[in-house]
Order: sequence, then C-alpha cells, then structure tokens
Amino acid sequence: MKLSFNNVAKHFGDLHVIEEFTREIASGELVALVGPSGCGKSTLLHMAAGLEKPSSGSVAGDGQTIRGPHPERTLMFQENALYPWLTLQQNVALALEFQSVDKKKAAEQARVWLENVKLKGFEHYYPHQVSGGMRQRAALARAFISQPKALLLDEPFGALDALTRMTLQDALRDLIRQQGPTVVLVTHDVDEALFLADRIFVFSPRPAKVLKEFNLVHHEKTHDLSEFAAIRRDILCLLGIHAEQDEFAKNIEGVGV
Ligand SMILES: Nc1ncnc2c1ncn2[C@@H]1O[C@H](COP(=O)(O)OP(=O)(O)OP(=O)(O)O)[C@@H](O)[C@H]1O
Repeated sequence: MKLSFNNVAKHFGDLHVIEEFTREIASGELVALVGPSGCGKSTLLHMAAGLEKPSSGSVAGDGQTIRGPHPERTLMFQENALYPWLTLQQNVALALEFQSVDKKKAAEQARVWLENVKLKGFEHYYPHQVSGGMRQRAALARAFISQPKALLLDEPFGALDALTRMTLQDALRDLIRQQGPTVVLVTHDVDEALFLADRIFVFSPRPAKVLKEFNLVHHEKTHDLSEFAAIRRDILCLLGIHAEQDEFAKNIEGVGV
C-alpha cells in the first residue's frame, strides 16, 4: 500500500504538533521516524492508522483518503498489547475473529503464525507466563496474521533488552521480506532504524518537521552498522547528541573505520 501524507498539519487545541508534512511512502517500503520525545511521531502513525484526523491536509492509502481504522492497516505498540486473560493463541486468533473469520479456522491460523515466530509449544501459555521477548513475538504474529498492507509500528521493541531486541528485529525483518507490507516504524533506537529502514526521516522538536531524510535502500541489512557510522553520527547530531558522548562512535573510531 502506498501511503501519502499531503500537507498534513496537526494541532491538539493550542498545541501545534505537526507543522507541515508531505511525503509518499512507496508500497513495500520501510520508513523509520526518528525524533525527540513528544515531537509528534506517534501522532503521524495514528493518522495513518485512521485513529486521528489531520487538522489540515490529508493522509491516503493507495490514493484513498484514510477516514478511520481498517484491518489492512495494522498498528502495533510497545509491550503490554496482548490481552492478559487470553492465551497467546487466543490473542493471535482474535485478529482474525475481529474480521469474522470462523473461530476454528482462526485458531488453526494462529497456531501456524505462532510457529512462524518460534513460539511452537507456547500456544496455551498466558502472556504473564512468557518473557517480554516472547510476548512481542506473539504480538508480531498477531500483527501479521491478517496480512496487512501497511504495518504501523510504534516503538515495538522499546521495552526489551538490547539482545532480545536484536533477535526480534531479525524476526521482523524476515516477516517483512516474506510478506512485503509497507512499514512505518517509530523508534528512539537509531541503530534499529539503520538496521531495518529503507529511509529514515529525522524530525525536529515540536512542531515536527523533517530536518533530514536518509536513504539506505541500497545497503545490506546486518547488525554490523560500521558502514553507517557517518550517517549514524549525522542523525545523533541532528538529535542534539554529540558523537563524543556515544560509545558506538568511539569504538568505530578505535578500529580506524
Ligand atoms: N489525543 C491527544 N490529545 C491531546 N494531545 C495529544 C494527543 N495525542 C498526542 N498529543 C500530544 O501531542 C504531542 C506529540 O505526541 P506524540 O505521542 O505524537 O509524540 P512522539 O514523538 O511519538 O513522542 P514519544 O517519542 O515520546 O513517544 C505530545 O505533546 C502529546 O501530549
């Protein structure tokens, strides 16, 4: 699904959140939104999800103005998005049941998707009985089961430790390669953006506008981000973080890259 933001501005009462945002996100593209806390990244995502309306301008999916939520545009949040009173399988199946898929068929599909995200054997566990990483794997299965055309990810791995986050990023990258949805990813993790994104938009503080855009589409996706050192430094600098405070940059310099 092609997502088009046309002259989008947003304010909540007197609070001016989005200044003017015009961008197209191509079908199958993954764009990461990076910027200071509270600048309006989630608000842009909510507008693409149809949960918020622009104050002016419009957001369209494949040329159709987005006026409300639709299963073809799925939003996934940070932790705690699963219903605690349902098992992992029931949580995943629910996404299909909401679309009036027969309960038995939904359960079968949920089992397949839990296996896809390496949760075979945990179908009947409740969210509190598994780790945070496993909960987010189940949340990924629930996001992908209805094969959305657009996946809107709001800090999906923000609550996980660095190692678990990397394994989840790998799982997400593989699912994206298989399914090919358009993805908009809000993240505070510059490395996550560098690893996953085709393009990165770096936003200013509120009212948000794009300070700079980075195109990474021709780069191989590995967790070795050394070839991105210059871009990484540039992004951190735009966010007001100086390279000398940053351990990664020091290490890269240390090995003469
Ligand atoms: N429904 C709402 N009603 C009123 N104000 C809102 C609403 N949604 C967001 N805001 C305000 O808009 C501003 C931008 O919020 P938003 O969540 O989009 O920022 P963000 O960049 O995603 O922040 P963070 O990175 O901290 O999650 C904030 O000041 C927030 O309080």
